[in-house]
Amino acid sequence: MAEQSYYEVAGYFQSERAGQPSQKVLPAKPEPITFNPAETAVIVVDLQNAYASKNGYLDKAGFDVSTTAPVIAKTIKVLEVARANGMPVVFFQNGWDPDYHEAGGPGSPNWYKSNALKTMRKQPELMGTMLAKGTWDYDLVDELKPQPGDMVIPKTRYSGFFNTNLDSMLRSRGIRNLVFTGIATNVCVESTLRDGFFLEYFGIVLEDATYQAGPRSAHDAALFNIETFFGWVSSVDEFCTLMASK
Ligand SMILES: C/C(=C/NC(N)=O)C(=O)O
Repeated sequence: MAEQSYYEVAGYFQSERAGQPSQKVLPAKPEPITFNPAETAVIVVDLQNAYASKNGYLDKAGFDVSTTAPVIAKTIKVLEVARANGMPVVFFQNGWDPDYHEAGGPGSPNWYKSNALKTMRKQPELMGTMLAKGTWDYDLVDELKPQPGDMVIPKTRYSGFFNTNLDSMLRSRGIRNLVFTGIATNVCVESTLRDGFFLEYFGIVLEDATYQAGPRSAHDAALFNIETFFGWVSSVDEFCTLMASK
């Protein structure tokens, strides 16, 4: 099958979109994705000390955070390029009020599954330090400072669409495509991208600007799910090269 006709068959929207002005075609898996930068936002998922820093929640809960620095560096590069192209930037901040009411009590599955809550129950001296608003753990990493015009969306569960104003913020700006960086590929990135898929957003993960919670196989499995069922997987270089091109 010729390449053009394959993409026409594989994606009605892809061939529809490719014919419109201002469209860009990003090399991606499982196939290139066509998008209009004016309808595209970059979502930075939970690049907080909790997830990316030594002594943050994930580290204290026993997850490896030793190689998160490249994720931060690559996100900075993506944000420079996005802002230069007028693309909205959204930062997520995951966590709860200092008394953890927003985390849910024993009536919530989150109470049982959150590794932050579990760690704090095992080590009560940590209570109030993990993912609590107003703490260092909750703060975005120092390297990432939201700029005027950026959106910062607090969230209390893994998906950025759940119980937040994200959908209205995006819809009112005409956003149809979401480019993801951040942590964790297999938890909040994948959860948000999946919910976005159900809301008709086209989700693209920049794989080298994301990082897993758990073994590397969790990252790989999430990317497999995304490229096979829910969206597209590309890289920071591909994205930046494309956005630099006329
Ligand atoms: C494990 C975990 C992941 N969060 C995320 N930002 O992906 C958590 O919040 O406990």
